[in-house]
Amino acid sequence: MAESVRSGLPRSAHPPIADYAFLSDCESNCLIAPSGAIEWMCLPRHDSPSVFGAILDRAAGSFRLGPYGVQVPAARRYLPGSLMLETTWKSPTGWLVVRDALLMGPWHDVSQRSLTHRRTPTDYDAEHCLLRTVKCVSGSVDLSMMCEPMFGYGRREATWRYEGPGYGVAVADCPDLGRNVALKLTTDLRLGLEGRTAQARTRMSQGDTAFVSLSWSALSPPRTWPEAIERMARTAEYWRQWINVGVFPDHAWSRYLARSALTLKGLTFAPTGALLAAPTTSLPETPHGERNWDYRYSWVRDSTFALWGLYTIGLDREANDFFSFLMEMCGGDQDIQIMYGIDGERELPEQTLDHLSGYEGARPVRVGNAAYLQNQHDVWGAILDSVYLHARSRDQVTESLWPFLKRQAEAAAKHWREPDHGIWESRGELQHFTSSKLMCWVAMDRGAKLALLHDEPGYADDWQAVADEIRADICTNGVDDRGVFVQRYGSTALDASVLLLPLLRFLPADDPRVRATVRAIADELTEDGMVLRYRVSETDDGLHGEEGTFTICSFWLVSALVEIGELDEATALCERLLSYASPLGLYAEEIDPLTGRHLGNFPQAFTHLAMINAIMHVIRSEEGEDTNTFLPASHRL
Ligand SMILES: OC[C@H]1O[C@H](O[C@H]2O[C@H](CO)[C@@H](O)[C@H](O)[C@H]2O)[C@H](O)[C@@H](O)[C@@H]1O
Repeated sequence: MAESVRSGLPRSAHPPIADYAFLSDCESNCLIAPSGAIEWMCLPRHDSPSVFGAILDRAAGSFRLGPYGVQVPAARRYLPGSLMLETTWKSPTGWLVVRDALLMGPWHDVSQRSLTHRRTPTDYDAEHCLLRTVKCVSGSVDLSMMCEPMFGYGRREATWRYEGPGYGVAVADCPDLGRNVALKLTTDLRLGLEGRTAQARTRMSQGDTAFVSLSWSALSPPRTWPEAIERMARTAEYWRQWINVGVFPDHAWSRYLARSALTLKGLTFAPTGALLAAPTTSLPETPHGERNWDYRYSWVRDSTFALWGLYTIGLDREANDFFSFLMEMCGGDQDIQIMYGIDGERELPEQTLDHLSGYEGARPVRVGNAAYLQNQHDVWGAILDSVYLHARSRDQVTESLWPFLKRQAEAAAKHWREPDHGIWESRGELQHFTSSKLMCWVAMDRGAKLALLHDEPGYADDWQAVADEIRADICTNGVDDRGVFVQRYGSTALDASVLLLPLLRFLPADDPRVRATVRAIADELTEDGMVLRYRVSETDDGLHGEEGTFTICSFWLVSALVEIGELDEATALCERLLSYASPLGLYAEEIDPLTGRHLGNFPQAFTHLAMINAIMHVIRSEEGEDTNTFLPASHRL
């Protein structure tokens, strides 16, 4: 096996995590390797078992389209303003351009209501079809297509059969897709069915075109080149219309904002309004290590923070659907959980898939996530902060929302004194985490403001009194001798989650304790300038091994540095973090500061939402705006 020049380790069979492209139709998604192979795709939903799983085991299925004998493209880009990928290939004899998209079309369920959508219908709907088009733009090139699904996370081979008299349509039954639905390949190439592989090879000359679609529902896939082109154009229009609602500054960093917004939108699940933390499972946080988790679920914290990020750039329509999803989850007397399945599943039992070798051998591969059983006391504050933000922009709390909000505020008031698992979902002992108490303060503070908006002054007074009590408790027990806010009561360990203190307006940014905390984190909780969540040596997180720097924390530091007036330092850090973006502008959860490699699930909502807030902090500050206007009026002290 060849060796990598940089590390001396055997060269990996896997592309670097950051080299994958992410496509979505807001119901399912896929990751495409630079080779043109789809190496991660779960059907029919984001959280279904994988059909293509080569990212987690080279034998777990893939679907490649590209020139024969060339694995590295000349260039890749997203078509501007979209989640559509264009790959340009140069072979020794010619050039090809491949475009990939998960198709969007008009709302489908016209004569009969949808069986899966619970939110208000929109004008657009997923077409349940991955379309790949190819055009030879110069010379001649041998095109190769190999579609090798392995159903059920790599457990079952496909059995292909032709449909119709010709070579253009092949189907394979897949139980995960539901009754009477098969995986269908439709193409103007001649398909050969060789065991578990459906494949095609043809020589294309300048001006020649071809398309291949993979579909998984009763909706018709495109059957001709003109139809394929028309469907691509419709999908591009969908994305452009969506992103056009956003308000983007005329700034060199705006393209990062747009890419993050599109990524967050791609992480939504349109039928229910849920948002995923990331589309993948078990991309390792430590190379070859055990910190491998399934993120294909909707965390209340990640989702409400993501809505905050979208709101910052004027994209607030997703919030209504998510709040409807949350209210559905908390119907009756049910307490809110910290996370749900994207269709509202309450149990997400964690198991390991031991037949998969893992990304670069990182095992175990997990599905499900035991964190759903945890107590994390930031959940109420995350919701109330998010609702307050959106309620302020509409200047009201709807009648139906009020009982739900009241229950969240009452839960925070009841439990804030108790220890919990904390924002980082520690698998160690329960602790009195400072950031959990902070978020309980947020719950009571925003709850009081919402009560006033709802004309309930009695609740507003009661809840404000609890907020004041929590603030006093944090300022007594959550600060060390140096005047620095610490990770947990009774310890001097640092934790990046307290960077939220100034961002959530717990104390003014010029409070000496806030300044000391931001400085301590910048100076002592960083590796080569980038921020760790905490030091694993100081925190019983119940796990082994080191982890990379946590990118959400590095972006929080940018925002917090702006808050305390360190604009040059903030700008330099933000510039540096942006230089670590993947070639397509995406981020995983963590960055290894030594190699710059992305680690963990990809692309991750947390990182993208914090990036939006950090960039907006820097830009507004550059424009000379008062720091208190970074957040909407609701967040000012
Ligand atoms: O570090 C251990 C925990 O790691 C995961 O949690 C992280 O990802 C979540 C989703 O983005 C995020 O909400 C949380 O703040 C992060 O710490 C994993 O999901 C947990 O099961 C695991 O205990």
